[in-house]
Amino acid sequence: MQITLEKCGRRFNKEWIFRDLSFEFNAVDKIAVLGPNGSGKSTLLSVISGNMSLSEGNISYNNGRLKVEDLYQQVSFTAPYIDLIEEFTLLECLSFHFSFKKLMPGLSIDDLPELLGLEKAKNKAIKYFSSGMRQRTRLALACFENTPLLLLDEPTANLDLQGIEWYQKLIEDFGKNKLIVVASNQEHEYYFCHNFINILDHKPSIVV
Ligand SMILES: Nc1ncnc2c1ncn2[C@@H]1O[C@H](COP(=O)(O)OP(=O)(O)OP(=O)(O)O)[C@@H](O)[C@H]1O
Repeated sequence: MQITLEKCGRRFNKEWIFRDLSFEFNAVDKIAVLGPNGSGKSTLLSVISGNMSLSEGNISYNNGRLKVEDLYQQVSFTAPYIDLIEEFTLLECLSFHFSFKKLMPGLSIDDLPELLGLEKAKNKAIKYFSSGMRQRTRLALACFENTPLLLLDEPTANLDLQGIEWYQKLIEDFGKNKLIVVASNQEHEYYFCHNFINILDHKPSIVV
């Protein structure tokens, strides 16, 4: 997967969130989008995921060979605000999700509760899950999808120290062959990244 951003900008009403942002993402790159609360990290991730349009500039996927309307088949996205179906048990949630999204090769649904560290809760309804259990579930749904692009927004929100270590191992074990973009302001979420976009560098007031 290759993504090219050319002079991209997004505004809400009169407020520019970022502007004049050009960047190239290549297969298996690991990139962190950095910036304080409210700076625009989630907005940029939504643009990259194809869920939000640009106000100016251009974004292309695989040099224009992949159309934005087909991108959903290639992208996995997770954020703490993504809803889970409360009535499902964990196993039902996983089975439902992976009935329309491809699971990574070598994995089966039955392997997943243990990989999530939630084996004992596999028959428990999501509505009884704690916030950390929900976040592990969201991360697993995204990270176990067989897609080349993984977008992570605040991946360790609600996770305790053990959960953070679990997330780090998840990325090491299942993220190697993917292009990963992490929106974060916490080093333990993006320590594996080698390229950075600081949203504050793309605020109009400092664009010349
Ligand atoms: N749909 C919207 N309409 C109007 N303004 C919006 C909308 N979505 C986001 N914003 C504004 O855009 C700015 C950037 O928000 P965004 O959620 O992208 O920031 P963030 O860096 O991800 O923040 P956080 O670290 O707190 O999650 C904020 O000022 C926010 O209020």
